[in-house]
Amino acid sequence: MICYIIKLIYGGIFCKKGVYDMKSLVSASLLGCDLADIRSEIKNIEKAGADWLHCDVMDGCFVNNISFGTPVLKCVRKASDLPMDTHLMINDPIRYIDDYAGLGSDYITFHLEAAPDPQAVIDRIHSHGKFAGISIKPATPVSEVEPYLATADMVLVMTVVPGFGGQKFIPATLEKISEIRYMLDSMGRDKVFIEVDGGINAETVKFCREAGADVMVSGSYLFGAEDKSAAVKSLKV
Ligand SMILES: O=C(CO)[C@@H](O)[C@H](O)COP(=O)(O)O
Ligand SMILES: [Co+2]
Repeated sequence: MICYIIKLIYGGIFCKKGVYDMKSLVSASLLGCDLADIRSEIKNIEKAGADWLHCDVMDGCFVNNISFGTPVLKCVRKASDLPMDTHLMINDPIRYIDDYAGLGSDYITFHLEAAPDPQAVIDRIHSHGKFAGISIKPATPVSEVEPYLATADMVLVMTVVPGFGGQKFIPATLEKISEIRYMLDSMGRDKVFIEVDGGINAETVKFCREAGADVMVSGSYLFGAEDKSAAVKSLKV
């Protein structure tokens, strides 16, 4: 218990042995790019050193926005061999897992709050041989995701309220990253990624990294940067 409190105070600085030996991964959120020119945007961000392509699927129900879906992700898949990091912000996501796995997503992340049976969604993603991510909104307590840490391959901690790019990072989410990293370490699940998404830039990334995150999603910061290589590099802390 004392150790747990110390960890929270220090924002996860003692967590995940080995994580500080490797650079964090950068997942470029295509929501922040010029969608009319998506192929060259992908090529440029790939050349700049991005590790994954993050695709935000929004249904206008789970979140107050509609983005894009399978037709666009099929084009993304054809345009790049980078791992596709699909972020489903849709209600009852199990209905669409077969489609997003079938088109070539590597990671499929769904929202805990949107799934009546989260374990069934994880199992369905695994049945396709894909990596399963589970995400929580800033207001959702960590205790709600705990039952799924034994089987998920990635936990996405939203650092803004999902729905829109270009929002301001919420510092209160850092404690949740530390807590999840501590829980994963306690379970011996040190290969599970913690991804952060929303308001990530050269400043906020440092706090996320210290708290125990290892996959950094960024849209407006990366695609708005004049020097994209430098921007990607600034996120690999
Ligand atoms: O999932 C979402 C928003 O709901 C994100 O992936 C955003 O697209 C990130 O954009 P920035 O905050 O980096 O501009
Ligand atoms: Co996202």
